[in-house]
Amino acid sequence: MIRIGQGFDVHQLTEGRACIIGGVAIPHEKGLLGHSDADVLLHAITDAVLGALALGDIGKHFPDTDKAYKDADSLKLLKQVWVLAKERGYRLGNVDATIIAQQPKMGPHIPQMREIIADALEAEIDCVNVKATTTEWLGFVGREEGIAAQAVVCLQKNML
Ligand SMILES: Nc1ccn([C@@H]2O[C@H](COP(=O)(O)O)[C@@H](O)[C@H]2O)c(=O)n1
Ligand SMILES: C[C@@]1(CO)OP(=O)(O)OP(=O)(O)OC[C@H]1O
Repeated sequence: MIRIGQGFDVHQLTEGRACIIGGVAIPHEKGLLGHSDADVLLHAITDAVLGALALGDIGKHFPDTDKAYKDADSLKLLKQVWVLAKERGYRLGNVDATIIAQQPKMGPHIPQMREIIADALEAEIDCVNVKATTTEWLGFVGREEGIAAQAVVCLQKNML
């Protein structure tokens, strides 16, 4: 059996915050604003896993009104959601994700992001693809006001 999910997230870029994307702290003059660590890529992947499981979204499981998730490590949130997939008998088929950012350059950090995501989803690294694109200076991404990410996840399980 195969289930597909998709996720999309946006966080504002602001001074005085860390720029954590895909579990990697990226050196940059601005960082991402959020209730949690605002890891826009891991949030999109978390939503894609939840979507494949028909279990709602990240805000339903980890409300931004709950102090427990203030400055939360988004990798821990993804790992908690992955437990829900495993409990239902799923393993990762593959994940494909795109970071939409004018700056900073993601390319040098993508190998480490893939390792972190593959570890969280207990999969081989060749099941995890991360891409990046600018918006050619257009829109809020192009003005460097925010960063977006989208992800598609395929989950698989063997049926008797
Ligand atoms: N934040 C980003 C954006 C893009 N890249 C890499 O640059 C390539 C060209 O981007 P365009 O938006 O001009 O198509 C893209 O394919 C990525 O490899 C990046 O590393 N970081
Ligand atoms: C992760 C949560 C919880 O800390 O907060 P944010 O960092 O604001 O992120 P968002 O993408 O709005 O998702 C849901 C939230 O409930």
